[in-house]
Amino acid sequence: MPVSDSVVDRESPADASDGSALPINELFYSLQGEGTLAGVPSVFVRTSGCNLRCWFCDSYHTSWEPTHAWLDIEEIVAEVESHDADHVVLTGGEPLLHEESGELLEELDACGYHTTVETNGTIHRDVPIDLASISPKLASSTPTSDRNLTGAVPTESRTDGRQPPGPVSPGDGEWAEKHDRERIDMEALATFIEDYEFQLKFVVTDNEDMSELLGLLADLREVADVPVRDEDVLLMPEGATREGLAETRERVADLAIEYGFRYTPRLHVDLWNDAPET
Ligand SMILES: C[S@@+](CC[C@H](N)C(=O)[O-])C[C@H]1O[C@@H](n2cnc3c(N)ncnc32)[C@H](O)[C@@H]1O
Ligand SMILES: Nc1nc2[nH]cc(C(=O)O)c2c(=O)[nH]1
Ligand code: SF4
Ligand SMILES: [Mg+2]
Repeated sequence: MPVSDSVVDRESPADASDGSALPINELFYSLQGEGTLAGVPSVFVRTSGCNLRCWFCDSYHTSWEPTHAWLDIEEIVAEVESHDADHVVLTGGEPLLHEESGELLEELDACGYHTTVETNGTIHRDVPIDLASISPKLASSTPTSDRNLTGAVPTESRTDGRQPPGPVSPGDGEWAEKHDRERIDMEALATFIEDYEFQLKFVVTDNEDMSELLGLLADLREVADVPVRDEDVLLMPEGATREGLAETRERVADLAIEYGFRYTPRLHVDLWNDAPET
């Protein structure tokens, strides 16, 4: 469902009827493309807005340039129910930025859905989540001024007209400092893994990511009250497009073999490249 086709097309929460609302960038039915549930038919609810700014963010219109319509929680649930699925994936942007995501998760739980929350792991909330799919951000995600924002580069497959006209730079790296300061919150990460079934899904480009990943894992194992098994750790190749993935996936698969972690594909990118609502 493109949000523009929604039954309501509001520009601000003030326009919402009563009840709580969320800024929704897109809501669609697809296959879970990442992680331990890859291949499972799922409804995706993508909220808009993020506290971080990864240079490679494949959801540019939720982070760098947030775009959304405000939908009431009941409207979101009704839209989810219109699809024949047992699994719902709440993603973003950073879905846990919004307190109202908790209300949505309560409703989905009451309806019997299995919920996965895709999160950067910096904001913990005590809400019903069946699988916390945590993707802690490594230093290689920081939007330094020498990088282009890959998620913003138009490709032939994007026909929605929402992309900027050419490669976009993150400016003078003004987001870099905030991003670097906020990207890892060890206490939040420990609470996530203590409270929920979880997977740790790291975006990896090459061997240079591994020492930081191993250090972070050692710190987490030290502070958390529950074990983190190597099979809870997934290496996901960086790549917002088929072309991008073609450059990273074999190297990242080799790293998974070398270090004994799991590898996760990005099935939706293999299947549909960077088309919206997939
Ligand atoms: C757009 S994020 C939204 C959820 C949350 N903000 C997060 O980062 O986990 C969804 C997933 O896509 C991953 N991701 C974003 N851009 C990517 C890229 N260029 N290559 C590989 N994974 C990417 C994130 O790491 C995360 O696992
Ligand atoms: N098919 C599909 N699977 C996904 N798994 C996590 C996604 C996300 O953007 O969080 C995602 C997505 O955008 N599409
Ligand atoms: S944390 Fe997630 S949504 Fe936010 S910029 Fe990074 S990949 Fe994009
Ligand atoms: Mg995605």
